[in-house]
Amino acid sequence: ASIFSGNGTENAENRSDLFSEILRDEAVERLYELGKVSDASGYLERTFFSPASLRAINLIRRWMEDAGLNTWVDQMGNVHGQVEGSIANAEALLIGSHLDTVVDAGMFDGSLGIISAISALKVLYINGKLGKLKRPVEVIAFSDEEGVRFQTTFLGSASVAGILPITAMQISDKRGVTIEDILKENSLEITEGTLLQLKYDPRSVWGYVEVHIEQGPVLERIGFPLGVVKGIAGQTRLKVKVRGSQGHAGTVPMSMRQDPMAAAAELIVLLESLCKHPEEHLSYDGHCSSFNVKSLASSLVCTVGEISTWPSASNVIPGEVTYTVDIRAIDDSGREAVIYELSNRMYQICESRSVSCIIERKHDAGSVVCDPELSTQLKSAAYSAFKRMVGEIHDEVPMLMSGAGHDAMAMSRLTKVGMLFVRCRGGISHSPEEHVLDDDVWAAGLAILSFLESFL
Ligand SMILES: NC(=O)NC(NC(N)=O)C(=O)[O-]
Ligand SMILES: [Mn+2]
Ligand SMILES: [Mn+2]
Repeated sequence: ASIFSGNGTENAENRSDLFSEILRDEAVERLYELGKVSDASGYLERTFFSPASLRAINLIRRWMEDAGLNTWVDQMGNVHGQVEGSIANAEALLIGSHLDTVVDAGMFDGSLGIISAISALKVLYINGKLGKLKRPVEVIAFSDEEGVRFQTTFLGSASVAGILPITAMQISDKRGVTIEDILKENSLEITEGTLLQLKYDPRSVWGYVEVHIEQGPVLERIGFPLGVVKGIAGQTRLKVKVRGSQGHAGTVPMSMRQDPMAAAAELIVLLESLCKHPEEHLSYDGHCSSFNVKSLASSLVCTVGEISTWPSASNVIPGEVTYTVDIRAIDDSGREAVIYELSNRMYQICESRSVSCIIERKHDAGSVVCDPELSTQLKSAAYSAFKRMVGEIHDEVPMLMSGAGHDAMAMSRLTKVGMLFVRCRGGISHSPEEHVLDDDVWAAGLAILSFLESFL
């Protein structure tokens, strides 16, 4: 039987210890409000330091203050809301997610983790318990997890984790605007010194927890509103530029063309076939011994999400085609083997077509295993949320892998990490169809509240 399919909680409604007004009604209102803060009219888009992101920063900061937290915004645009612990110098619990979005995004990806953490702390605040937390608790709304504008991701969380190199400031977007330029526009400047100030000392951090929509179909299929994340797939982002010889669509004979568009089409179909059937492509020349191709195939995914061409006119054979590649797998050596094989085959194809091919590695994040002990604590927090809402439950809280990336990947370089997944309709995400049931938002808030209560 699926829990909270929307009708199992009517008797829970009026139980005052479930704080439905804050953890569900107000949290859902805030999700819709934040979901309207967009750089575009007609769809949701919020990118690094964009005007909408600046409005989102102020809105989230107000909500943090409404929960009794001390707030500040750091030089990389991360919003912090913190409460001191009753034990001086105790290591801090960090709870976070991201305030930026993809293009034409759903309103829950990132925002749910921020809003439900703030709501859980607000319940403690209203009940006079905030000051009784033994250790400091800090909510962080990270400024750039998706990496939509600069293709490098985790700019916010990487700066807190201390793994953002100063060279990142020179990364430019499609219009040649660098991260340094954007920060300057906001009268901010990042130097080695400021990066050192942004970095948290691992000795002052107890752990990092992130609540996030599953962005997959598992929880809905098994009928659970919450699950605990075992690990997060590694990811690589490439930028491929194919250059040929620009010409007249009507006069260049097919046999004499060096057409980068047709070449790109062949390269993209090759990528798909390699990721669908890696066992058919990966040569067993010893490179592959360190991983199992079968297990690789079960988690290997690849996507070409962006493509552009120059000069992009219907009667001109393009001179250049540029596209992005996103490759993910649970197994890092498997992902590397795929990239190795792919690159070799790409150069061969371009050679045979007399076009040139430049493959730029824009982003790499190794796979992450969540801390087992922290995951067990999150499991019991989810369990107690279910019990409070619908009484006894007889199944285990599910554990599952994440194909999506998360700020927890960057934060795992600073401290132990754990993640709680929230069921989303049809597993749909990175789409305006993304949706979470109000009662599942409630369950997420209650689970965080239960988790926080273990620090009282
Ligand atoms: N939760 C996410 O949607 N993360 C996204 N962003 C990164 N950096 O992975 C992604 O593409 O999976
Ligand atoms: Mn996302
Ligand atoms: Mn996300």
